[in-house]
Parts: sequence; structure tokens; C-alpha cells
Amino acid sequence: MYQINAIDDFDVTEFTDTFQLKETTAPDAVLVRSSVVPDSLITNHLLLVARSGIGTNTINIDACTKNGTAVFNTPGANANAVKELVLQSLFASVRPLQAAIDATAELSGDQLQAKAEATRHQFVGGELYGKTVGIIGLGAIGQRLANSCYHLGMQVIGYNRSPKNLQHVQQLETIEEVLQLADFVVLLLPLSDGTRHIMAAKQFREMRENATLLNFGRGELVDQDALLTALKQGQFHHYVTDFPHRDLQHNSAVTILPHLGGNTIEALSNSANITLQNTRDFLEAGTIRSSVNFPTADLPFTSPQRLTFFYEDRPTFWADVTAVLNQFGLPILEMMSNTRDTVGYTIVNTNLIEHHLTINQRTELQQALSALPGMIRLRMLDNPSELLPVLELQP
Ligand SMILES: NC(=O)C1=CN([C@@H]2O[C@H](COP(=O)(O)OP(=O)(O)OC[C@H]3O[C@@H](n4cnc5c(N)ncnc54)[C@H](O)[C@@H]3O)[C@@H](O)[C@H]2O)C=CC1
Ligand SMILES: O=C(O)CCC(=O)C(=O)O
Repeated sequence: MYQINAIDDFDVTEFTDTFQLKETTAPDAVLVRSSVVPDSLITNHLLLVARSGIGTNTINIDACTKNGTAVFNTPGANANAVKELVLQSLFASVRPLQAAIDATAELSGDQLQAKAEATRHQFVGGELYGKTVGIIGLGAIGQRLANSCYHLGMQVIGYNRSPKNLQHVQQLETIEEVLQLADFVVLLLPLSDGTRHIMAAKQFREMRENATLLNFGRGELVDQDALLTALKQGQFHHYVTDFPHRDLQHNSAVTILPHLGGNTIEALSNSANITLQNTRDFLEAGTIRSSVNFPTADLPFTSPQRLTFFYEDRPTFWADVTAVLNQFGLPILEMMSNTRDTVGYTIVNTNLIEHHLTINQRTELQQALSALPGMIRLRMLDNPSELLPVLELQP
């Protein structure tokens, strides 16, 4: 039974046949929402970290890769939720609804309707129709947002590192070009070394005075000191962020939400289900779907055992593995292999029993494979399927 450390809340009721939750310091797997995964949990035991959500900036991916720990996320699972919150924030940017609601609640006595209507001049809003929205980051959320804004009658411009094949968005070559034209700038980028402070003093100078910047990507995409200076100097009008920071509080030019983008019943349930399924499939079968550091690999588990290899990709690696398997007389019944950047991942379906491997030989096989240069993590898995006959190893 695998030991899982759930840093945030997860309902694992349906998965208790494979794993149990335990607050151990050396878990086999970590489940996490947006909390930081401490490096201390990245021990030899740690097979995977599963992030319920898309952003993996709270996980030390490099350390996980070196440790042979797969990191999973849930691309697209909360994209609609974030899109809808950005739309809600765009509408809230042009119509002062909350102030109008609060003021109306304060009114009392007779002739309420007449009194309320007399306040309307204070709450005149604007319209999104015909305005220009600039979307920076045209991934799962950005694309959905672009379509919705187009259908609201907005001019939609955008920027993505690699241009996308999209209808309804005029893609520009630089962020600065977007900033010069947009009434609303929406940040929907992941946080990485390449995107940290992607909005800094130089970029704020390019923005329109009436513009609103909406940051639903990550707080650190914005250089906060430069942002506060730019707002003070009136370089742009308003900042809406989903990422609270105390230096942003009590500033009438800033609206702060408590990281609500993916916080809908639907998105939370989509993300958690995918996370738990990814976790079970990897623990039981070594299957890799939507990992940010392992290559994708999905091979039906049709054999009594399988071996999985995560390794530094080098030309003779596979010849070395085959030589060891031959030495132990082990067949490769089926295999699937894939690479990503400098690493590779291979699943080999095999049969240790039919080939009369004793428990000792099984250990020797594991040791010989683990010792191959470049091997980061080797796993030997028994088929969990109840349909296969129960196999007994000879002592
Ligand atoms: N506020 C919230 O609750 C949520 C925030 N997010 C944030 O939004 C980000 C985007 O989410 P998705 O659209 O689902 O991810 P995605 O991976 O589908 O899209 C990200 C896009 O950014 C582009 N990109 C990456 N680096 C870039 C750069 N340096 N310059 C320009 N473009 C670049 C990629 O090519 C991709 O098209 C997440 O990484 C996360 O940080 C995501 C979900 C919820
Ligand atoms: O709602 C959450 O837990 C996190 C959403 C988010 O920021 C993401 O998916 O990257």
C-alpha cells in the first residue's frame, strides 16, 4: 500500500485500494493544490508529486527530475473557471456594481425607488463592447478568454511566446505592442525564470493611462515596486490581481482577490479527479499522463510484471538495458519508450515468473539495472489486475 502525503485537502475515498493518506516525512507520493512542496519531502521514496491545478511553481521540478520523481498537473481542468472569473472582473472593472449595491443597502424609508434612482449619477459605468483586450499568454485559459471577449464584441489582441493558430485574436510580436493598444491587459502566463517580472517599469510606461491590468497568472509576473510607482504616477488606471500581497492592500487603485481563479465546484472536482487518477495510474502501472518533467508513456499492462526506467537519455543506454535483460533471460513482451529534453522513460512488459526468476535473482536484476550509467529510477511492478492469475515467486 502506497503512503501518500496530502499537503492540501483531497478526498481519496475511491482510491483506498491503492493508497492511504499518511502524514509521513518520506511519502511515496505527494498530493498538492497551491501550497509549497518542501524540498525535504523529495526523498528516495518519492515517486510522484501530483498537482491539482496547472501552475507547478511551488514544486522544485529540477530536484524532482534529478530524484526520478514524476510531477503531474491537470492542464485545462480549471481553465473555464479562470476564464469566467476574468470575465467577471472585466465586467466589474467597467460597472461600479459593488458600490451601487452597498449604497442602495444603506437607503431607508419611503420612496425607496425614487431615492435609489436619484443616486444613479454616481454609478455610471462603461461597456466592454468595442474596447480592446490584450491577452498575454494564449494557453488553455487565454484561448477561452479570447473567444468569449470576441463574442462580447471586444477587439482581441494577444501575445504568446510561440504564436498560436487562433481565430478571433490578432497576435502581436511583442508584449509592448499589446500594452500600447489595450484597454484591458490580462496576464495568463505561468511563472518561470523567463516570465518573472515580465511586467516591469519599462512595460508600465507602454500602457495606456485608462488601462486596467488584470493578473490571473501569478503575483511574481509583476515587479510590484515598479507597479506601485506606475499606479502612483498615473501610468495606468487600475490593477486587479488574484494574488494577495500586503504591499498592495489599502490602495484604491488595486483590487485583490484571494486566489479564486480555479475555485469553482466544477474545476476543483475536475482537477482532483484527474490528479487522483494520474496518481493511481502511475503508482500501479507507471503510466505517465500530463507530467511536466517525464515524457508521456501509456502502455496497456497486459503482462504479469513490468519494468519502468527513467534515465538520462544517451545513445547506448538501451543496448546496456537489453544486455542485462538477456543476461537474466527476460523477455521484452511489449515496450513503449519516449524522451523529453535530456531524459527518457521506458515501460517494458515482461514475465518474471514464467522465466523462473527467484526472489534473489529479482533483486540482482534490480541492482544490475539500477547500476547502469544514467539510470535515475528503476521500478519493477506487479500487475494489480485481478483478472490475471495469482503468481507466486519461487523462494
Ligand atoms: N488564478 C488562478 O487561480 C489560476 C492561475 N493560473 C495561472 O495561469 C497560467 C496559465 O494557465 P493555462 O492557460 O491553463 O496554462 P497553459 O500552459 O495552457 O498556457 C500558458 C501559455 O503561456 C505561454 N507562455 C509560456 N511562457 C511564455 C512567455 N515567456 N511569454 C509568452 N508566453 C508564454 C505558453 O506558450 C502557453 O500558451 C498557469 O501557469 C497559472 O500560473 C492557472 C489556473 C488558475
Ligand atoms: O485553485 C487552485 O488550487 C490553484 C489554481 C491555480 O493557480 C493553478 O491551477 O495554477
